Amino acid sequence: MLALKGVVAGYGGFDILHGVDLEVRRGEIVAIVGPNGSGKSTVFKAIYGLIKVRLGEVSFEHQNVTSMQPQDLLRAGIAMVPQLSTIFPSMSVYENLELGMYLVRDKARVKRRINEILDLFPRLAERRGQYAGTLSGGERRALEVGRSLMLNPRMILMDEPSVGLSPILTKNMFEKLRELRTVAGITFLLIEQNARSALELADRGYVIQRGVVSHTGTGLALLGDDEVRRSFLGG
Ligand SMILES: Nc1ncnc2c1ncn2[C@@H]1O[C@H](COP(=O)(O)OP(=O)(O)OP(=O)(O)O)[C@@H](O)[C@H]1O
Repeated sequence: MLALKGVVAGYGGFDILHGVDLEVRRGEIVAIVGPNGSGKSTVFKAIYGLIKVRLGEVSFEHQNVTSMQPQDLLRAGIAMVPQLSTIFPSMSVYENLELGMYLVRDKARVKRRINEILDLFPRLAERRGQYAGTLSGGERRALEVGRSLMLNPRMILMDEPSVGLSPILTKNMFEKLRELRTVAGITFLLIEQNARSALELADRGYVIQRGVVSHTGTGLALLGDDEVRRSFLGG
């Protein structure tokens, strides 16, 4: 569904990614893990047209989308949930969801879609009129995922689903992503600090070190790999 081939990219003429190869198949949950500063977020920025891909190619559903603008990628069916919160705290849950479809003028369609999203997130449905700034960390993250679903993406890039969440909320969030894969057919590419949980959740994983893929395999295989365990999972 998504493929990176030999992607070289970085900042201000300085390469951070030195030829990244990665693929995500339809219906998969794929996790990118690796040490701080290894280039995980830079991979997302390269996919999402936020930095220029200097060499190599990004393709989505067999279409070359290298360095395509974010709004065009969104139209093509890929949404991104960034690491930093993008929720508008002084707007309600409902209004935040509306913003996920601000380009669509058909109010009835927007309302229908919001109701579909609220069916997927019962906790948000109960809080639809509440200011988003008063939501708990887990509810806020759920709202960001819900909003990214507004335009019916087929794939979501999610930068650290667990950021700021306790272990139990992280588990709930991961369960939600699995559910979305099953009920809405969403394919996920995730970045996670929490490598062990991410590899337990994911079908497959990629370990990125110093801007290249050092290991790849099923989540289970990576969890069982001695070197990966020593380097990232605390032995
Ligand atoms: N806008 C930028 N300008 C210059 N250098 C940058 C910029 N953004 C990131 N970098 C550098 O690129 C390298 C990779 O950063 P990146 O954010 O991709 O790592 P990461 O693996 O996502 O790290 P973390 O796990 O800490 O979030 C780092 O050395 C970082 O300092």
